[in-house]
Amino acid sequence: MTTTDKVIAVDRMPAELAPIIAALCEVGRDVAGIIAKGPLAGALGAGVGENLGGDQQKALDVIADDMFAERLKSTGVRYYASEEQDDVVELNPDGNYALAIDPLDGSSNIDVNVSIGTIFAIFEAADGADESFLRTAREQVAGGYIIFGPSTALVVTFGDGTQMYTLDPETREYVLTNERMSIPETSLEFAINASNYRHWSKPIRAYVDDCLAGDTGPRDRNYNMRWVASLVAETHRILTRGGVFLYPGDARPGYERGRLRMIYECAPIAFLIEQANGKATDGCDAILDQKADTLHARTPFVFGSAEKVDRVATYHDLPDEEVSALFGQRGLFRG
Ligand SMILES: O=P(O)(O)OC[C@H]1O[C@](O)(COP(=O)(O)O)[C@@H](O)[C@@H]1O
Ligand SMILES: [Mg+2]
Ligand SMILES: [Mg+2]
Repeated sequence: MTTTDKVIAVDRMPAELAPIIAALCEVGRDVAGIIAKGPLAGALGAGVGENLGGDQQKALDVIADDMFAERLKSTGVRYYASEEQDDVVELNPDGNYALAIDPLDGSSNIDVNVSIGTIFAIFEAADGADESFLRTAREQVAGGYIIFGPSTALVVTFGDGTQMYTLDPETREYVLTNERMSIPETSLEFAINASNYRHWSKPIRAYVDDCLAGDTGPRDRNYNMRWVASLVAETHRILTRGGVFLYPGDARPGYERGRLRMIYECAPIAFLIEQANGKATDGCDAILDQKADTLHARTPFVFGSAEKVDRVATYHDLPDEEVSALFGQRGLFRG
């Protein structure tokens, strides 16, 4: 049995990618161990700098980035693009793959013992570093995340369904626990950071107004709202029990295209969601049909149950009088 076999059963993934996934799983296991120690591991949530995107870097952001980059050097990853580094780094000049990573997603939750994660997208390496990543998101050969929560799990797709592997803390192996995830259609949950309400566009306000109006509004049923502020945790909930997530663009300076990054956040999550029968858009158009024009480019992001994501898009098509109307007068969706 090779080291790779001990980390994760490899029979379900393309052979060339298996060593990369095994490396991600190994580091994920180590990062999970650090997170589980909480304050015993030091000040993991302490601010240590700022990344190119203007986000504050926490100690664990940098630790996780260093660990992934170091371990991936001995795999087929040629180009490594990280949220925590301004430019692409060449890891293995002989490698055939390009890997983009958000080493630690949900950094604001490090100190409060709430689920966080690592998100990754893998492409075949192109001729140059930037060219390997600035391409249509549908060209990913794998996308996934590792969630560090009450349990640690890898959720991954290679384009044939979305699989979940759960880390068994006793054997230290990732065990297949869901071979084909499918987003339930029936959830009545939506997720959005409602503190930004006043900055949203009219269609987003109208959509949320109608959810909030519950059975007194045009949707005629009551909804529940969730906001963890960890994209990985929100994705895991939606893959498990349905719902919709929105991080739209808004009127705050720098947030015209929302907050989330196309290449290492939205593209891989969109791949997982589509492979689990859901949809992922920028509010209107599929994320997987788009490409970033810079490494750290942002995009508005809406994903979840297909019917809910489609509904968000219809609000963008409504005439201005309709989206501006109080929900009581908004006629198109009643009944
Ligand atoms: O604090 P806000 O604006 O609600 O943003 C929360 C979002 O920001 C993120 O934390 C951004 O990711 P990072 O923690 O990797 O920077 C997402 O996980 C989450 O969905
Ligand atoms: Mg993130
Ligand atoms: Mg991050």
